[in-house]
Amino acid sequence: MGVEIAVSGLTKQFGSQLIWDDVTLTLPAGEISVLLGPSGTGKSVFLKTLVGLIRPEKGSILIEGQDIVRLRGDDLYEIRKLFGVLFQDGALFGSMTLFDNVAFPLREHTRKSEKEVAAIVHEKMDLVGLTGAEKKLPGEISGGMRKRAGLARALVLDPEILLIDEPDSGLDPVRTSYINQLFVDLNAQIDATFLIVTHDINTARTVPDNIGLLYHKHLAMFGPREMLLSSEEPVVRQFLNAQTVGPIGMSEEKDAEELAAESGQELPPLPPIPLQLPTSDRTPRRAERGAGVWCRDNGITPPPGSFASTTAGVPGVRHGVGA
Ligand SMILES: Nc1ncnc2c1ncn2[C@@H]1O[C@H](COP(=O)(O)OP(=O)(O)OP(=O)(O)O)[C@@H](O)[C@H]1O
Repeated sequence: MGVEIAVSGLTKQFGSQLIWDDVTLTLPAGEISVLLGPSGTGKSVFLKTLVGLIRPEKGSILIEGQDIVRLRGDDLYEIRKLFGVLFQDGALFGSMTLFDNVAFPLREHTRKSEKEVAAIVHEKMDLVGLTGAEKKLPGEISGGMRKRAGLARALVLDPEILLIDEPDSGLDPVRTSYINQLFVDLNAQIDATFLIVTHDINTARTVPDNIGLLYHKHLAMFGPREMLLSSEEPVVRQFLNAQTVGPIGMSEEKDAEELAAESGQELPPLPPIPLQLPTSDRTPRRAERGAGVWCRDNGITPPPGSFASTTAGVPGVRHGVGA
C-alpha cells in the first residue's frame, strides 16, 4: 500500500540562504500528492532532501519508523531502495539504449540474471507504453518518450515511493495529459506513494489526492485537493487560479505599494472545482473519496458549478499511453 512519509519541522539553509523553514506534512501512503510553489522556493531541494541527497539543518523525515535525516552509510543506502525518482529530463545515459538505461538500476543494485533483468525491463517498458522502443537511444526519441523511459527506470526496483520532478516541463498539453493519465493509472496498479512537483495548474487541480504549496520560505498549506481548491487563503487562491491579483509578485512577494494599489480590486470568484482525473479503465483510484465528500464533511460550500461533468477539466484521454 505504499508507505507514509511524515515530515516534521524540516528546515534547509545553504550558507546564509534560508530555503524553507519548519516544513511539516504527512504524505499519506499510496496517495498522489502534488507540490507547488513559485520558482526557486525549493521544491527540487525538498525532493532531494526526502531521498537523503540533501541534509536539512533541522527536522525529521520518518519512513517506516526510520528517520532518513539521521541515517548514514548502508542504512541510508538501504532505505533509498524504497524510492524511485524521475528527474526533470529523465536523466538518461545518452550513449545507452532505452533497454540498457531501464536495466541499469537492476544491474547495479541486484544480482538478477540477464534473463530476469530482461523480463522486468520489458514489463516496465510495457507499463509506460514503450514496448518496441527498447533499442532506441535517448537522442532518437521525443521528450515525452524520454520522460516515460525515465519513469520505467524509476519503476524497475518496485519503489514504495515515487518522486517526480516537473514531469510536464517541455511537454505539449496533449503529452502532459498522457503522462498525467499514466500516473493515475500507475498509482491504481502499483503500491506506491507519489509526490509530483509541477507548475502545471491543470495537473495540480485534477491529478492529486493532496496538494502542498511552498511560498516565501515556508509551507503555506498542505491537505486534500478539495481543501486547497476551495481555500480563500490569498496565496493559495492566487496560485491555484494563476492570477496576478494577490500577494505573489513577479519576484516572489509584492511590496506594500503594489499591494496598496490592488486594495480596491475585487478578486475574481473561485472557479468550480473540477472532477478528479479517473483511471483510464474507470477502476477506482487508490484513494478514491468521491467528488465533494471532503467539502461536505468539512462544511465547506464549493464554488458554484463544482464537480459537474461539463466543468470537469478532465482531459479527453482515456485509452493507453501513446505519447
Ligand atoms: N546544492 C545547492 N547549493 C546551494 N544552493 C542550492 C543548491 N541546490 C539548490 N540551491 C538553491 O536553492 C533554491 C531553491 O532551488 P530549487 O531548484 O529547489 O527551486 P524550485 O522551487 O525547484 O525551482 P523551479 O520551480 O524554478 O524548478 C535556489 O535558490 C537554488 O539556487
